[in-house]
Amino acid sequence: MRLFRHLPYFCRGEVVKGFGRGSKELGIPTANFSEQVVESFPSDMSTGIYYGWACVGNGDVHKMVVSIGWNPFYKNIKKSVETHIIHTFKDDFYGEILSIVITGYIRPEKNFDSVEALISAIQEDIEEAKRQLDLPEHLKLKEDNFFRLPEGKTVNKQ
Ligand SMILES: Cc1cc2nc3c(=O)[nH]c(=O)nc-3n(C[C@H](O)[C@H](O)[C@H](O)COP(=O)(O)O)c2cc1C
Ligand SMILES: Nc1ncnc2c1ncn2[C@@H]1O[C@H](COP(=O)(O)OP(=O)(O)O)[C@@H](O)[C@H]1O
Ligand SMILES: [Mg+2]
Repeated sequence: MRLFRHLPYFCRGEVVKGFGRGSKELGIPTANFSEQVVESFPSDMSTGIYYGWACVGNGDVHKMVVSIGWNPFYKNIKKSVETHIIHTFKDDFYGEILSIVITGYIRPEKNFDSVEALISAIQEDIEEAKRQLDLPEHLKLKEDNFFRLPEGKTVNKQ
């Protein structure tokens, strides 16, 4: 069995509130999907840190990193799927529809000795994602028709 046979993975859903730690404690906001969307992920898809493309509503498609799992540093009880879009937005976009395609895997989730160590790991993930997404096999997904489907249509396709 191929380990990452679920990739590329397409997913679309509403942005909901998380614990408010991303921006406040880490300086790295993550748009969290609802529990229903999290549960729709294949149960045999490895948790960990991935990268790909994202767009909010009918907006532009940007590079992103996404964390799937239980955030061992914070010991979450519920699994989460959180996307950090590599773009500066003027405002929050809670309640909007986030569309993502996950194209590659970076590493498993880890625990860290300090918040600073978690932040530098995330910053390295962002740099890695930027490099990988410029490669043709990942870049081509940026133009996928998935990003041009009508907003509000919630689908998970593989
Ligand atoms: C690229 C990236 C990598 C992450 N890596 C880890 C990790 O290795 N361990 C961990 O506990 N949390 C990790 N996180 C998750 C953060 O802990 C999480 O985004 C933060 O707690 C914000 O949660 P909130 O959306 O509920 O506020 C990562 C997040 C991102 C975006
Ligand atoms: N570049 C970005 N990537 C992801 N979310 C962003 C970004 N810029 C602003 N946001 C907003 O910040 C929110 C996430 O911040 P965060 O501190 O993780 O809060 P929460 O715990 O509620 O998810 C997102 O839901 C979105 O509305
Ligand atoms: Mg978040």
